[in-house]
Amino acid sequence: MGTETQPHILCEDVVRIFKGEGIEVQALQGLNLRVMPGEMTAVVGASGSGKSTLLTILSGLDRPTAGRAQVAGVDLLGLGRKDRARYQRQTVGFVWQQTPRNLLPYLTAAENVALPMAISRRKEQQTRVNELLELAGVGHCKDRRPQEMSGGEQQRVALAVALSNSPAVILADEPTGELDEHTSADVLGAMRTVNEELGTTTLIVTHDPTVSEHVKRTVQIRDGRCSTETLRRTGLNNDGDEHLIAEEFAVIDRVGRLQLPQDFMQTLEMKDRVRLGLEPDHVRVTPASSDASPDGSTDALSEASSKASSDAEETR
Ligand SMILES: Nc1ncnc2c1ncn2[C@@H]1O[C@H](COP(=O)(O)OP(=O)(O)OP(=O)(O)O)[C@@H](O)[C@H]1O
Repeated sequence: MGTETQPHILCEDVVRIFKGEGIEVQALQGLNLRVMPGEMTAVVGASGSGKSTLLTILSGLDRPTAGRAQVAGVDLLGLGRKDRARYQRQTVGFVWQQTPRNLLPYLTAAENVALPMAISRRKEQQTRVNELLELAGVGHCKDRRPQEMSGGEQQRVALAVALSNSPAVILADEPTGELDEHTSADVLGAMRTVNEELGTTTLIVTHDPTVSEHVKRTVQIRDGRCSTETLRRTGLNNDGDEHLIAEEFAVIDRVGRLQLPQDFMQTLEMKDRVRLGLEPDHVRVTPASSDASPDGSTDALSEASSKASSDAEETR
């Protein structure tokens, strides 16, 4: 298989448990995620769902308790100190929520972008610095220091800095967390331009609901796992006009586990166990308390499932 078909971000059954003072928090509970090269994906989820934990692992600052995590072919579990520094300098670029974490206050925008290239002993290329600032829409800020720029401009310069060593992947943690809606749209728009022009794989962790207007794929984390995904594409309506189609999917992992939405479970009072039935083109999930008798004798549901197993037998 060629490397181009490999995901740029691969998480398989990633678990992260924090232990302290007699309590154990399972921040990630077997999270699975694949992001292909060139994709721009947002990870959203309620507070405490595990978004930051995931990003900290992907950025090489923390290790999973169990599972597999790879970025651009780099195995994050087996990274030594030297390799980790190289990974953080060359393989991934970061945009953090807090500007001081992104930019040095006493350097101009151009100097901030040039710095990672200099540290990597990459020949400093003034043209590249200018190109990246232009691409991020902040060419006019080139000679300004962070305090002479707006919050949105600072984040767009941070994006140019993140790109300076041509990383395979950009990881952004709440990049619009401290911005108003209009400025957020500018920053997300710049991230989309970069993704389209340079093809850099981009993962944005955010609370920002407007992110959905800028990405084709949104992954929702719930209780430390990817639970649903929304994919967006443009389609044509009956009049031939283009419109946006958004479809929500439940995420199913390699061994067939999926999370049912909480509201479905509450509405149908599903808990502890459910009945599954294989239909020709779908799987039926019914509350254990419905229809069928508990001994699973001759009712419609057990007939359907025994038919499903005999169908499965035939195809073996
Ligand atoms: N270092 C830590 N020690 C103990 N528990 C932690 C630690 N880091 C995170 N947690 C716990 O892990 C869970 C997931 O936290 P995480 O910060 O990843 O969530 P989040 O989705 O990023 O939340 P938010 O959107 O509020 O930042 C939470 O219950 C949190 O309290």
